[in-house]
Amino acid sequence: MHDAADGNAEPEIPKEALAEYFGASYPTIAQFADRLREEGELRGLIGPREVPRIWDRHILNSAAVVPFLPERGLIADIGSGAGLPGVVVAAMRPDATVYLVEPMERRCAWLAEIASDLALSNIEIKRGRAEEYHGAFECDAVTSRAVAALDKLVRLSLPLVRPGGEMIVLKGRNVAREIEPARKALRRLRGAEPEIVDAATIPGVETTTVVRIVRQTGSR
Ligand SMILES: C[S@@+](CC[C@H](N)C(=O)[O-])C[C@H]1O[C@@H](n2cnc3c(N)ncnc32)[C@H](O)[C@@H]1O
Repeated sequence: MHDAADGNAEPEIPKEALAEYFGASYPTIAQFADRLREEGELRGLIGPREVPRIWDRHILNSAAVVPFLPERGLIADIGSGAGLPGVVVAAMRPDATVYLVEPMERRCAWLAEIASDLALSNIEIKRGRAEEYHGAFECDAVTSRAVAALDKLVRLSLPLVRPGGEMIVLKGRNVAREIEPARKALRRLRGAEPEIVDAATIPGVETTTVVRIVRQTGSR
């Protein structure tokens, strides 16, 4: 499917395949994709090269975290930016509450607009840096994508995860080399051994690396 000569065109993913994959959430997700395509570059949310690649590089890449998330409960997406993966998660997990944690005012305004226009009433926007919310709430799962190296992400995310919950990170293929530098923070914050998963979505669309780190219960 990735056969575009310049490597930057949208692979042709049949609408039917998308509709089948996303099920009931497809109309909402398609609206989100349209809004990102129409306004994303103008509003400084995505680069111009990303505009033709909204589905495979952004929406489906984000959707790869969803099978690892609980159906209900509290999920936080830190550094949501344009709403990736947070908005996709909220659409696909309608029975969960999804906090979008984002420090930039302009991005929070976009996220609020999208949540309202797409009638995603399970979204709550938390403006600020993740570390400002340490001690304020604990979630069943904390997601992130393109926010920081794993060491920093562990320090930002694990304090927001309840014991027994997990942080779930979308990463590049070379994430294994980020694990050693994160060991000290993992020990201090009771993070279990990271599990690296090759997560697939629609057949023919590139797989995504997902890192799962459970916050262990009890004291060390
Ligand atoms: C490169 S963007 C990625 C946005 C989105 N997750 C995506 O994949 O398109 C990184 C985002 O993380 C946010 N960010 C940076 N430091 C943060 C922190 N300490 N806590 C929460 N968000 C942070 C930035 O404002 C920015 O929106």
